[in-house]
Amino acid sequence: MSGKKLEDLNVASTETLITPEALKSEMPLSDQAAETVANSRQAIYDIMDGKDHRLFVVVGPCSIHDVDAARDYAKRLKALADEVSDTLLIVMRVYFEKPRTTVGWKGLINDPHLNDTFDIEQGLHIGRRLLLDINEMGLPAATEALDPISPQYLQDTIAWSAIGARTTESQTHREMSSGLSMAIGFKNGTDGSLDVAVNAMKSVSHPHSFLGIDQKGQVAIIRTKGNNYGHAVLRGGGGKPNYDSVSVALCEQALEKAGLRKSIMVDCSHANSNKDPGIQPLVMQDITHQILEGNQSIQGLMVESNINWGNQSIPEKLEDLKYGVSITDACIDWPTTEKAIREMRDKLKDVLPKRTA
Ligand SMILES: O=C[C@H](O)[C@H](O)COP(=O)(O)O
Ligand SMILES: C=C(OP(=O)(O)O)C(=O)O
Repeated sequence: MSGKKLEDLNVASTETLITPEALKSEMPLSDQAAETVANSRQAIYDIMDGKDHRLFVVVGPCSIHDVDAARDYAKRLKALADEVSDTLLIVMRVYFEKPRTTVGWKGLINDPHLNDTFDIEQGLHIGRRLLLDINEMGLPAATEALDPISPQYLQDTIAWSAIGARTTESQTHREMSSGLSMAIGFKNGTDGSLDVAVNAMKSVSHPHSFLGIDQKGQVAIIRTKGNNYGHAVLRGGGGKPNYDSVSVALCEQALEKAGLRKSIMVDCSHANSNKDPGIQPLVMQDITHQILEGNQSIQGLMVESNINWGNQSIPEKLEDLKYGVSITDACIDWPTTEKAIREMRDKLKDVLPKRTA
């Protein structure tokens, strides 16, 4: 046997993490929170199956970095969700894992103290606590499933998941999605390509066997049954939006040709707003108009919204962070969010019930 070290040459250290089972026994899901998760997952399935006439709207911060501000946001959103619930099923964006184009802060789980200490164990605790609290308020939560291990710690709290534009083509993410317990939206690629989302939907509807961890943290072969509630998310790309009626019709055609359900979500942010938050309400108005004109396939919407407008860089002194302002993509503020959601509800309340009548 050679004495030459040939592995872990670029690994600085490893640390054993709490197991999913132990985290859940420290922080169990209450009956009330479990009911929120189960009912909202079913409501999203019903929307996708055409049994519930509403649109589901995933709205909230681009990323969560301050859990007090997130709770403040959730309280406001819960009141709005109740007000519009006859027409819109509101789900809060509770995004803890951020895919980066190159480098940058990767979210609350990865670096909860925002200072490159990467206290992932603490990140999982803080994240799970917040998700439990939001669900206990009766507000469902949505997240991006980026890390293939973290769903074992958190997926029991999630009503809807996204696979992001940078990972829709990844086999690892497709395998994971085939076993997740909720509807999953696949973003089109960052270059605007729809094929990757269509192929992802085909892939996840099949069973897969792959490497993962079980609830005891033991490396395991995960064998999945397949997830029939994959859908496309149009987020624009390649410098162009794709929420317009022609792009939506082309997406419908591609889904039909692939033998997939014609379930489309429009992400009003990202390349659909050229990352300018002020454009998001215009996209919402356009989608409302398309539905008034007879569109049947748009079933969901995504909006990046926070308490206050815009975004900020992480300051050197964390006490200089502005309250309720995104530290990733720019968001619309709360008054704009309320106005845009209320307008959408008022315009669609008599029309949506006729879609599935
Ligand atoms: O939604 C957030 C961002 O668009 C995504 O995480 C990529 O961010 P970046 O291009 O700033 O790294
Ligand atoms: C990263 C995101 O989006 P996308 O994958 O579309 O860039 C997001 O929704 O936070």
